[in-house]
Amino acid sequence: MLRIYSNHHALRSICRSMSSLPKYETLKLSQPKPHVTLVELNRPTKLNAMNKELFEELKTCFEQLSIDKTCRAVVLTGAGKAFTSGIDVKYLSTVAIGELSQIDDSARKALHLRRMIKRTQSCLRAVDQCEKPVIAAIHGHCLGAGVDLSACCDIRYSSRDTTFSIKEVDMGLAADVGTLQILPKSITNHSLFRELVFTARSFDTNEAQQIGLLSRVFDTREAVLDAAINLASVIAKKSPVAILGSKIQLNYARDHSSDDNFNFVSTWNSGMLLTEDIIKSIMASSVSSEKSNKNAPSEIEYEDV
Ligand SMILES: CCC/C=C/C=C/C(=O)SCCNC(=O)CCNC(=O)[C@H](O)C(C)(C)COP(=O)(O)OP(=O)(O)OC[C@H]1O[C@@H](n2cnc3c(N)ncnc32)[C@H](O)[C@@H]1OP(=O)(O)O
Repeated sequence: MLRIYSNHHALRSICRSMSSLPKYETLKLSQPKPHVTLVELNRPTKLNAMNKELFEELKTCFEQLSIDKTCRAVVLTGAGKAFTSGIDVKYLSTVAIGELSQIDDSARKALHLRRMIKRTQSCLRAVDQCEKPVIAAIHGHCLGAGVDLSACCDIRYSSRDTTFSIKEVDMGLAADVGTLQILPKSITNHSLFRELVFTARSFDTNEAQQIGLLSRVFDTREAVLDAAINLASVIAKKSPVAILGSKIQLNYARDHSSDDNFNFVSTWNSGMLLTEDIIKSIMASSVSSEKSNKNAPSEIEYEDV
């Protein structure tokens, strides 16, 4: 039976946000709309610089949101003046100077670093691999590992004031946790992208849009956050089976050949087309086409996944 989204349902979701959302030291979670989780990087006095704890909490948080049945879309933002100023330089020097200096053998030093890089990659990839769409709401600064983090998001919105930099070359390293691994498959202007990578220079939202990093730019931080939350809410009202399947297909297609993609979707959809969501969606479309405003489909209460 087709049920219209009830106030009772919305109230239940909001109540949940006040009581049972997980608590973190460096992240803050809230639920601004039903089925939408807002994740804020929460080290505002350090411009949300990413230390070991923040990386680890991102992994825990996004792995949890991926299987949280009540969450259907996520907005990722930064508390305070910036999205993030990148890796915490004190953490980087703790690894580079502190931990490595305790190890004598070069091979063991290399293995230690390799494990640390792979672990950090897995923390940011938890965002990419989260089964729910993640929208980055960027403002202020988005530097170094901040660009890697935004690369792991599905959609990027920004306020006009943001300064970006793929800063790794100026730290003496090649970016290794997302920017150079994911973005080359989605950006649209490789010449400008390579210029930004090789020079590490700052760039603004105009150039970020030129390379295809951003889909929309807003005048203020409030506007970008509002727009991201509203977009997440639109997504959260769609069939969760269709949205989850679409994200998994998009990520798979990014990483595989066309033959593999067609093969994968036929197997995936042979199970997923059995969903009751299809009947509900068709019924809602026919109800809305009978109404005068054909662009306003009824809101359907889909079961959580
Ligand atoms: C395997 C993993 C490999 C990953 C590699 C990743 C590489 C990168 O991320 S490279 C980018 C690293 N980030 C930076 O180099 C940025 C450093 N910060 C700045 O240049 C300035 O803070 C900035 C221009 C962003 C803003 O300047 P503003 O004057 O507006 O603010 P500040 O007074 O400088 O900052 C306020 C406090 O925040 C602390 N802080 C800012 N960014 C970082 C950071 N990245 N790491 C550690 N701490 C940071 C800053 O020290 C101030 O703290 P306090 O002095 O205690 O008030």
